[in-house]
Amino acid sequence: MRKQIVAGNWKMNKTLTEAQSLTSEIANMVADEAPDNVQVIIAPPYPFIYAVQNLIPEMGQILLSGQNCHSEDSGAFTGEVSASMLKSLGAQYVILGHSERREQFKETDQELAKKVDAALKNDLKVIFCCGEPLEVREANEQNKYVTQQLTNSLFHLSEEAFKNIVIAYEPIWAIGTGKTASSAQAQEMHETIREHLASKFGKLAEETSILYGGSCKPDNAKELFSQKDVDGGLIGGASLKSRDFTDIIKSF
Ligand SMILES: O=C(CO)COP(=O)(O)O
Repeated sequence: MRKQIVAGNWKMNKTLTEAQSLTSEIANMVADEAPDNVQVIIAPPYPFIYAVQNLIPEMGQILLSGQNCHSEDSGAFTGEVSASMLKSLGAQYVILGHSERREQFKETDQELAKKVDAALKNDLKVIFCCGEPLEVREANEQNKYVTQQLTNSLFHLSEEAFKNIVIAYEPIWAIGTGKTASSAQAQEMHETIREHLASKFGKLAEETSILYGGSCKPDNAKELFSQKDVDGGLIGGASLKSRDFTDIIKSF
């Protein structure tokens, strides 16, 4: 049985006190309302990870994630944060390869492969993002584009290492735009991703959680999550509101 996951990517939002309030609200709502079998993950900005850690219950239904990390453990990289630092703050996951990192910070597939290695070496699980821009979708080249991203950054891993990878498919044209991929478009791509992963990692692909991201909201989550190969969501805007985020968690 694949793990069902709803992860909230807070991006560069909130002050410390706002982050603490949001975490407490989510913790209370999840305790009261969320189905036990859904793994909830929140990814606050780096400076808040440690401060919100003691606001989530120890049972582990809510886990913490970084939004990025550097590929080196330490050194002269002003402004950067390493996987070992995230681990020491209490994070269990890190998001890598988000399209905002790829586009704005020019992260390449090759660099992401190194970041994946750094995260796994430090016992972090990885939420690895992939997804095509609008012009690629319009040219109907999305399957080739996304599978190539996966090959380039993940196919060097051993099967043992790959067990720690969660995939997030985030079509760039759907992120923060209010445009969602239709459930059929999401299912088609998730199936393509799973088949591609199976070509390298065999049966493990059946165990890999593949999340959908891109304008996932309370009113479309149920339809998206009901698709055979959609195992949850990576949520941006709606993860900043405890009510919306919890309603998405309840959509399985
Ligand atoms: O980028 C996303 C999550 O990582 C999706 O963002 P939105 O849910 O705001 O579209």
